[in-house]
Amino acid sequence: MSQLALPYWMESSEKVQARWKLARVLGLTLGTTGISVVFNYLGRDFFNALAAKDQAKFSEMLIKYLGAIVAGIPVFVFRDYYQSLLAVEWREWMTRRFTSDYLSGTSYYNLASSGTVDNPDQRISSDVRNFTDAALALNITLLSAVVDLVSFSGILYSIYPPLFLALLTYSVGGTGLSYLIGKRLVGLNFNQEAREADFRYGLVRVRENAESIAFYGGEESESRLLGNRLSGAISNLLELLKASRNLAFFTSFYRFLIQLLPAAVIAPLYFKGDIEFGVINQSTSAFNHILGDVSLVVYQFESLAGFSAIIDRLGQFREILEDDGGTAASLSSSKEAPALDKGNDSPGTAKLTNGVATISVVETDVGNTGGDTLLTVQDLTLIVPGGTSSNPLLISALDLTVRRRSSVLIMGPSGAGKTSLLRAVAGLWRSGSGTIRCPARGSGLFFVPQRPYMVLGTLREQLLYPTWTTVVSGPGVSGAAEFTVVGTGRHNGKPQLPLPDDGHLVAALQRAQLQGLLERVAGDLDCQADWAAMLSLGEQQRLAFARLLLARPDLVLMDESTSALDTENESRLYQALRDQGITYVSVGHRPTLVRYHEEVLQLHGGGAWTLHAASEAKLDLLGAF
Ligand SMILES: Nc1ncnc2c1ncn2[C@@H]1O[C@H](COP(=O)(O)OP(=O)(O)OP(=O)(O)O)[C@@H](O)[C@H]1O
Repeated sequence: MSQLALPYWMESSEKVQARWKLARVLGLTLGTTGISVVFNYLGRDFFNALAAKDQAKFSEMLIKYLGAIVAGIPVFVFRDYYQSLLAVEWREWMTRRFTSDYLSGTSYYNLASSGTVDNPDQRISSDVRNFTDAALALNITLLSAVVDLVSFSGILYSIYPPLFLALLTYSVGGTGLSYLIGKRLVGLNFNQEAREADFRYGLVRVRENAESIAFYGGEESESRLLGNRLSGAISNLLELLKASRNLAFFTSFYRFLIQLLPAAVIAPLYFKGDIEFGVINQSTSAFNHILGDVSLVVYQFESLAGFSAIIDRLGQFREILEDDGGTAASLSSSKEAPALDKGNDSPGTAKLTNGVATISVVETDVGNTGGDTLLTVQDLTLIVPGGTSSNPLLISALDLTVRRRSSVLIMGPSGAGKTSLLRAVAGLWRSGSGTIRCPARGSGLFFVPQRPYMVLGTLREQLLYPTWTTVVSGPGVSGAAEFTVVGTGRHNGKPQLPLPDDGHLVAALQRAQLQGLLERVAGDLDCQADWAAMLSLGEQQRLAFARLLLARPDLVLMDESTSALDTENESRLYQALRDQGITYVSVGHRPTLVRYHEEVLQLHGGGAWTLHAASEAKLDLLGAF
C-alpha cells in the first residue's frame, strides 16, 4: 500500500503543493468535526426548550440552529470538493507514472506476449482512479474518526460513563463480527474487476477485428465467447451480491439498534429526573458519532474489501513493471551473454547453462559516425522463449554482417524463425546466446513490422509516427483540442531530423504510390479517419513505407512489408529505398523479392541456415516456391 501511495507525496515534483492541498482538506475536516460538536450542543438546548415549552428560548435556538447550518454547510461542501480535486490530481500523476513505466523499454510487449498480468489497461485506467479516490477518502475518514472520537467521548463520558462502556463493547463486537461475515468480499471484488475487464476487452476485440469476423461469419462464436465472459462476470457478481446481502443484514441491525441503545441505557436517569430531555438527544447524537468512528470497519467493509482488491491488483502490476523495467534496461548492456551449452540434446532443442542464457544486444553509434558495418550478428543462437529448457531451437550459431547500402533477404518456411530474428535484433527476445551489434532505434535503425500499425489521428500523424509525436496543447478557441507537432528526441545523439513540412509529406506519399489517397482526402493532411478500417492492407503497407522514407534511417528491417502489394508497387518501393541510400533487411516469402537484394539468408528450421549471394540463390529459390 505505502509503495503505491507514498511516491506522489514523497517523490513527485508537485509533492509540496500536494501536501499543502492535503493540509487544506485536513483543516476543513477538523472544521467539520468542530461544527458537529456545535450542532450537538445546539440540539440539546433546542430539545430542552421544546420539552420545557419555552417559546422564546425555542425561537432563539431555532435562529441559532439555522445560522449554524448556513455557516457550517460551506465547510462540508468545500471539504468534499477539495478532497475530490486532490484525488483527481493524484490520479493523474499516478496514471501518467504507470503509463510511462508500462511503455518504457518493452514492458507492454513482454506483458502482452507473456500474459502474466490480466488487463493492464483496466489497472491503469479504473484501478488507479479507484485507488486514489478510496485511499484519500478512507484516510480522511480515519482521521476525522479519531478527532470525532476524542471530541464526542468527552461529551458521552460526562453524561453517563456506563453509556461509554456500552458503546465500546458494542462497536468492538460489531467490528469483529462484520469482519467474519464479510471477509469473502475481498477475493470476490478482486475477481469482479478482472472479469468485467475481460468482458470489455472481448467487446473491444470485436470492434477492432470487425471485418475479419464478418468475413469468417464468426458472429455466433463471438457472441458465445462474449456470453461466456459475461457469464463469468455475472456469476461472480451474484456471489458478490450474496456476500454483500449477508453483510447488509448484520450492518442494518447494527445501525438500527443504535437508535434505541443510548436511549435505553440513559432512560432510567431521565425517569429519575437526573437529566433533562435534551440530554437524551445529545447522547444519541454523540453515540452515533462515536459509533460511526469506531465502527469504520463495519460501515466501510465493502469499500475496504474493494480497496484491498485494488491494492492487490496495482501492487502486483507495479512489481511486475519494476521487474520488467529492470530486464528491459539490461537489453542495451554490452555484457557478454552466458554461454549456451548445446550438448548432445535431441535435434531442435537446446539446454540452457544454469537455466539462464541471453542474447546481448549492443547499441553502436555507427549510424552517427557513418561507419561501414551497420549490423553484426555474431554466433547467434535463438530459442523460442517460454521458460522451459526444451523450447524449439530456431537459429543456431548464425554469423551475419550487413554493410552500408547492402541488402539481405531472409527467407524460409513459415515458423522457421524469420520474424523472431528481427525480434532478437529489436531486443524483444533474448532467449538464446550470441551478440548483436546495431544502431539504436531512433538513431539510425528502423523496423517495419509484419502488421502495419495505424495510429489514432490524422493522416499527418500517420506519416510522422513514430519519429515525431503530436502533443495536445489544450483546448483551442473553437473548443477543440489544438495539436502541436514536436520532435521527440528519438534520434539520440544524432542531429534531430527537421520536422517535415507539407511538401515533404506529400512527396513521401507520392513516392509510396499513395497519390490516390491524397486525392481521396482532398489533399487535407489533417483529415481524421479510422485508417486501419478505411485503408486496404496494401495501402497501409505503402503508408508504412512513406513513414520510413520520411524517417530516413541508415538501416531498416522489414517484415513481409510488401506482402499485400502487386509486383510493380513492390519494385517502386524498393527503388525508393535504394534512391535514398537506405540499407535494408527484408523478411519475405515471395521469390520476386530476391531481385531487390544482394544476399539471401535462408532459415531451414531447427536451427539450420544458409547464406548466399542472391545471384547464386535465385534459381534454387525460384524453383523452391
Ligand atoms: N510469443 C510467442 N511465444 C511463444 N512462441 C512464439 C511466440 N511468437 C512466435 N512463437 C513461435 O516461434 C516460432 C517462430 O515464429 P516466427 O514468427 O519467427 O516465424 P516466421 O518464420 O516469421 O513465420 P511466418 O513466415 O509464418 O511469419 C513459431 O513456431 C511461433 O509459433
